[in-house]
Amino acid sequence: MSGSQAKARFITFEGIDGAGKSSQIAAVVALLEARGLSVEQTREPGGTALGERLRELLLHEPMHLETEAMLMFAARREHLAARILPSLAAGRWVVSDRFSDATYAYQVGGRGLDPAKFAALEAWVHPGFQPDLTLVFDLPPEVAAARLAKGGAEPDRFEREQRDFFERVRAAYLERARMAPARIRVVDAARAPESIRAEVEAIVEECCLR
Ligand SMILES: Nc1ncnc2c1ncn2[C@@H]1O[C@H](COP(=O)(O)OP(=O)(O)OP(=O)(O)O)[C@@H](O)[C@H]1O
Ligand SMILES: Cc1cn([C@H]2C[C@H](O)[C@@H](COP(=O)(O)O)O2)c(=O)[nH]c1=O
Repeated sequence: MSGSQAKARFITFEGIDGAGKSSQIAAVVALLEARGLSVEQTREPGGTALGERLRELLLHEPMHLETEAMLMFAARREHLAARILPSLAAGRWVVSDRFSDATYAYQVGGRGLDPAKFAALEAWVHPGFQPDLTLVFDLPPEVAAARLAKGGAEPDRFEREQRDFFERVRAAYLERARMAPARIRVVDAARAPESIRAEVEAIVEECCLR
């Protein structure tokens, strides 16, 4: 299908910290642009000037679990209003590093937020709206931690969490994928980058470009 014919889609990438989303996101953006499509690459928390300020707080300031969940959704509300929805309406594809599945995985799974409170926030902020495709990068937390340690960057508040936290986050992502199998595709992210890239491109092709 040529770029001008394809309806603009919203594609999200998810996974525990260090799963290897970043370079694969760049590859998908390049694939879409090579097809003549206009693409917005963005991230959560963040994606807008206000969202990036909230990101600084979320990644570095200690806070109550429910404050954390509500700030994630506050940043998301702004992101949807100022960027995601206008882009899609204008025919621009949106590729985001994380969206609400991350709140389910990290705040509900990792931290123990009441799932009913998550569902209420999700229904308030984006009723009936979900990504067209979500790729969950799945791998053992010890493999992800080793990758991050090798990178050498100063860890943020989430990256400093222990292995059992990331085991719960991982399990919550897999649970969420079982709840929405048509939207969420689980990718084995413990493999070499080229092999992951080939699978990711095939999934995007099948989902959104035929
Ligand atoms: N398939 C891979 N095999 C080995 N190392 C990888 C692979 N993919 C990425 N890496 C390396 O792992 C580190 C983390 O990768 P990356 O930043 O892409 O992860 P991420 O999912 O975006 O992480 P975060 O959510 O913490 O931002 C980087 O140093 C990257 O070079
Ligand atoms: C959207 C969202 C994010 N998080 C966490 C997950 C990561 O640890 C950080 C974001 O950092 P990244 O390098 O961009 O992956 O925020 C979260 O806990 N809940 C969320 O909804």
